[in-house]
Amino acid sequence: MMEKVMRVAVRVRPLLPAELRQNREICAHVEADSGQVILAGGHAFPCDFAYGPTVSQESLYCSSIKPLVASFFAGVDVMVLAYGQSGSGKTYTLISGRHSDSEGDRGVLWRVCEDVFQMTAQEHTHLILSVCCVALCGDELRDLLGSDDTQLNLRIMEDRNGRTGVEGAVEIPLSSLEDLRHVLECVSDVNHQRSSSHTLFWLRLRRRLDSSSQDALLSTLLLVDLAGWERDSGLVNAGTPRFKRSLQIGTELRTLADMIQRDTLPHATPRSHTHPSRAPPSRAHTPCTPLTRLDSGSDSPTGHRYAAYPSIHCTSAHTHTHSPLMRLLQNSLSGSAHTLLLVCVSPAQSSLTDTVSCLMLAARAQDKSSCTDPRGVPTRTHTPLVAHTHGPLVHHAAHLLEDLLDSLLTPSLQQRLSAWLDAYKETLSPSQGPDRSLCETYGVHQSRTPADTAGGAETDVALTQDASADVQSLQDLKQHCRLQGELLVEQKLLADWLKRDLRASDTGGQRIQSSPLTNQRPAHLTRQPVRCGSAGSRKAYSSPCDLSLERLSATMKTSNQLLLAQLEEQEQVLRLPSGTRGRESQEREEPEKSGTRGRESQEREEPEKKDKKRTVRSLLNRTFTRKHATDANTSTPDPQGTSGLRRVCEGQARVCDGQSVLVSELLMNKALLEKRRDDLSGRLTEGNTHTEQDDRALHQLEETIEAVDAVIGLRRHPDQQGATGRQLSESSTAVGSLRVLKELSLQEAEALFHVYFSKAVCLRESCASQQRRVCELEELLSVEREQSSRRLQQLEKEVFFYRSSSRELRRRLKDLVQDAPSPPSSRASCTRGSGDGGHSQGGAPD
Ligand SMILES: Nc1ncnc2c1ncn2[C@@H]1O[C@H](COP(=O)(O)OP(=O)(O)OP(=O)(O)O)[C@@H](O)[C@H]1O
Repeated sequence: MMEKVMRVAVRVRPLLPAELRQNREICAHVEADSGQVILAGGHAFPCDFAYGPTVSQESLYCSSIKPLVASFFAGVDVMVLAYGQSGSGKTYTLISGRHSDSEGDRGVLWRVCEDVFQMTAQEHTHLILSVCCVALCGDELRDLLGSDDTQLNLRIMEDRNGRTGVEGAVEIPLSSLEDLRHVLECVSDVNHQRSSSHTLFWLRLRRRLDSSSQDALLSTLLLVDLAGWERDSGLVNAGTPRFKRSLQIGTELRTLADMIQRDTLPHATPRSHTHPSRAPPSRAHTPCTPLTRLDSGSDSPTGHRYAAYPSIHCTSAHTHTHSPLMRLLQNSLSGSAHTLLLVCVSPAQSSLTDTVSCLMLAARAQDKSSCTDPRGVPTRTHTPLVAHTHGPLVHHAAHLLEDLLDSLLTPSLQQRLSAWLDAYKETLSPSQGPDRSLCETYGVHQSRTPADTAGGAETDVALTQDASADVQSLQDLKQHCRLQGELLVEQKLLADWLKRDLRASDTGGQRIQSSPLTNQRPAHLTRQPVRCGSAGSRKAYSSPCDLSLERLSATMKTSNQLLLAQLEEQEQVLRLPSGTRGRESQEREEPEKSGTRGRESQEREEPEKKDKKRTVRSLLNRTFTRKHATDANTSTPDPQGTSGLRRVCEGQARVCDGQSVLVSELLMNKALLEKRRDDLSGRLTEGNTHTEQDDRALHQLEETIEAVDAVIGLRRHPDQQGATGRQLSESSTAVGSLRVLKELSLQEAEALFHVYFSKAVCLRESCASQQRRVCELEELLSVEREQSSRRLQQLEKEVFFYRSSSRELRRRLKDLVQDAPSPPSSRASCTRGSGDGGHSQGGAPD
């Protein structure tokens, strides 16, 4: 006969008044006697007992708990494990009834005690029922029936058989339901943190075998009201004790769920019963641990206190986990107790995810539930399968085949079967589990157990950290790409420069006369190609799409430097005009390079012509740099130092006489001379002292400029040369002069040119000195005028002052005369006079 060790019951509570007010939709219901819970999507979850919202406490008790109580009474350990979301009805189902007198609301504990008392009365056996209640919050055990000073002195201990118990907890004997009422009231008063702690009730039934024997513990019924995970755990502030406890509950429930689902608990050694005749047929017996009466003090309501598991018998037996909850449940979950997994769920649509998770756990536990054979060996149960998906079918088939392995099969069949099972186990991963479709349908993460929901905040924290790490790595990647883009743009610019240089070298090494707007690589920039990093090939982008502001400004600065360098270069190297300058400079500066071509051309020319040309070239092909100009400006102008200019003029004259000179080059030359003249003029203007040499150099420059100007005019308008000649030839004096000039040799013409040049310079000097004298006189005149005007103004002021003073004096004199007392005769005459019309007054002199 097969007997199931773990059964699964699912209870769907009704909507609460608050939920009804909010018009919450219902997502789960139970069809009567169907043995399954059906979700709104149509999925059915089979279980041993399915209770809908209308099922009463009594009905639930009678169908699923009462049989266990019978086992308990018969000496079998029993556990009822209430599992579910917070507010799903666990406490209501197990313990309710303590607050109301309504019989219908009384929970499992009350009804168990009621039944036990009834059975005791029926059998007329002396049985002792006691209760022990402990709350577990994290690692902290709290005795809910002890006094304040003993509440926390609890320890989980194990006896030699590996059975765990709580040492130091107060155990209250129950002789009536009234005792139980007191106990429940006591627990209710003490257990303020009911929702965040696991509450465990141990009902112990002991039977005194005879009057002489000691008490013997027969069986234990453990009611576990697990802490529920909060529905709004995500709203709990991180770091608060409530948040930490929420995480802890999640971890604990996850471990418990794993144990239930994976069936990994080691099976405890079957306990031998002290009375073989009373032992259930399916169980082995172990010596019962006697209860030891410690005292009869007043710690408990009934005055008795027991230690369930004396420490002297404790051993360090194996524990597969260090969690206090797991250690306390270890005995029951290991298969030595008859267990009912009571899964409580809410029907509200808002709790659908948690409900699905709970139902999946219930389905797995149902699937994994084992039974014991008559020999006490746990085996798989043959639960009628109500499959709702293909996954569970395969899953169940695997279990069936596993059981078949033990039966009488041929070796080859056994081999094939075990190979298939191995392959199946290999492919069985969380993502391929039978509930995958359900998870997808209801949006439940596959690896998310109900406990995971409780630890949702923990998961959220981890997900947030992952997300922030991902964001960070993405930003790093973006930054890297941006830098790569900038590097590519930089390389493209460099490649352009290199291309331009290459083109220049291809066109015979000619200097590139690039426009000022073109980017030319400055000398300080390296010509070495930039390595493109380790990447073999890179995609080059034509536009700097992703340049940063700093990079853009750097690029602009680089272009700016390029332009400046180009301008500087152009300004620095100024050459005097020469139609053959390039070739000559090649011959002079790079004799090896000019090579054969230069030598051949030299051989073709006649020696005298060669000498003449060389002389002319040596005069014309002078390169004036800024340094030279500076030297000319800073050093004292030497009459000999103007020989260069003079030679230029001579060269220009020769040019006019037949050499081909570009007007542009003449203009450049003229510009250079003007610049030098302006510099010198400016320096002389600023300086305090003028020397004659300075003035002379200035005049020479001006004369030279005029000469160059005349040459330019002749080059631009060759026909004017003839006109000028004709004008000169029209003058009788000029005819002779021209003839004489034409007959002059080169040296004589040069000497004559020197004389005229010096004379022109002297004329300029005298002209300039005259002008200076005129200026000085003008200055003196203006000063005199200014002084005179100032003197005049002063005189005018004085005249004005004298006039005003005079007027004032006359006015005072008149007043004095009028106020002075007149002599009688004169007064009479005055009286008469006044009668006459005041003649005398009007005749008074001013
Ligand atoms: N079957 C039911 N019929 C009527 N009311 C119920 C039922 N189940 C639960 N309730 C009510 O739901 C509310 C929450 O129930 P309960 O306190 O038992 O939840 P819980 O799962 O124990 O919560 P927690 O884990 O936070 O302790 C209570 O007011 C209870 O009366």
